[in-house]
Amino acid sequence: MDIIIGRSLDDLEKYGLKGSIFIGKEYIKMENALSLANTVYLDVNLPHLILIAGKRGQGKSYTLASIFESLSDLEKDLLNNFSGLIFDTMGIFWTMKFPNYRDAELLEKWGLKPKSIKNCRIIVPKGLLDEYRNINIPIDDVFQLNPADLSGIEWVLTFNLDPTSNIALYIQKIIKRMKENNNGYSIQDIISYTEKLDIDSNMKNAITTYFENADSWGLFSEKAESIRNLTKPGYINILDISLYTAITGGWSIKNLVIGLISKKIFYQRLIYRKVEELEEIYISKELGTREFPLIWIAIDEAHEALPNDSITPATEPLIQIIREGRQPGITLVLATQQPGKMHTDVITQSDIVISHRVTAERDLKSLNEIMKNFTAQDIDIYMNDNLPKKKGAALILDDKSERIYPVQMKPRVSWHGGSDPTLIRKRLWLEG
Ligand SMILES: Nc1ncnc2c1ncn2[C@@H]1O[C@H](COP(=O)(O)OP(=O)(O)OP(=O)(O)O)[C@@H](O)[C@H]1O
Repeated sequence: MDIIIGRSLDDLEKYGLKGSIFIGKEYIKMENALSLANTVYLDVNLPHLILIAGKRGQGKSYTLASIFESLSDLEKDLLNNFSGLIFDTMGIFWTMKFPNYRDAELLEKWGLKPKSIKNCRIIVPKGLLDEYRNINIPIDDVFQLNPADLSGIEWVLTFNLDPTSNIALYIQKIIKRMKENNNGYSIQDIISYTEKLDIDSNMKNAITTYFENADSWGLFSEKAESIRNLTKPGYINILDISLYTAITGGWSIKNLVIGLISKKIFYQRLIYRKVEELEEIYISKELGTREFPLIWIAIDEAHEALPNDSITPATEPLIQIIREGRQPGITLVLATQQPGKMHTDVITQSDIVISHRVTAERDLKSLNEIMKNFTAQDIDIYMNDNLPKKKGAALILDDKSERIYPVQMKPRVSWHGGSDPTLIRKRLWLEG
């Protein structure tokens, strides 16, 4: 029997398999042997909060990409109303553009074929375009952020400053004045304004240095376009921000990008949800393509954006989506090696958890927190009993059915960009 994770029995009767994607196969135990049986699908009709956990190398980036591959293959009428946005903090998802010849044999066993994902777009920060071109990855578009969209506190968090320090208080005051006195402004405008202030010269230098640094990130322009460019319907939009890893405070910059864009998406969807509801009320109106698509946002290494012991520029926008994103129709897929480090809201609010193997005490503890809603057994004991020690094997905890499913996640049809580099360089898959 087919399993659809995240779908109620009512919806199963109404829609059958429509609006679901293939994600794997269930393990069943017979006479102490594990074998693959039922096909496992994931509901994509409703918004969800999905947590993908697993220690290094167990397959969480692979699973995340595999889910988005299946999303890219939705039927046309659903695809036109959908947009995927992956914040690629590690620079590993651009390989979706290439077929996974490496796993051709495995794919064949699953009735699948290596395939490139035609409807995915790689988008990079405009100011880093040359750097990305130098490493030869295929690029479809560029993006920028508008400095006037940032609040004082967002700048402070991005610069990793203590919000109660003198410099942080000055920066917040400056941004407040900039907003009061201007419709839009560039980073250079912030610097010019600061230079004219009658304040201690050391403080002035420190502030202008922070903003000069920000200007060098190639991220900001007062002419930045709207986020529509990042939420193209029918596409998996991959925002590669991995090159910030090389800059000091790189995670703060990445988190700023995640936070600002997520916030904008949330407000756009709130507005368009009202438009859609009006369309649904007036039965004379045709329910065509949405003006702004339903969005699936994915973040790998999500404990960096949403940690449980500090605030980042992404914290507030992501918490808002976690708590209120259902209504405007935003799904969040968060992958992490360290669920024990994630903000507790993720642990308490996730309606679907895909857990590959974890071993660290703290991570087991937070997953057990979720497990206790399903069974009295500990997650590691349950895993040892019901899952083989194989990459891509995971327990799926489904809040809708209140059940746990041991699953082998499907292999990827497009090339996996996050695999470990080996010292022996050989295309073993060509040697048959
Ligand atoms: N469902 C799967 N089917 C087949 N192989 C898989 C599957 N999932 C993962 N693998 C294999 O496991 C390897 C590691 O997966 P992946 O890179 O996603 O690990 P990870 O948990 O994200 O690790 P890291 O934390 O280091 O990023 C992949 O290169 C792939 O070979």
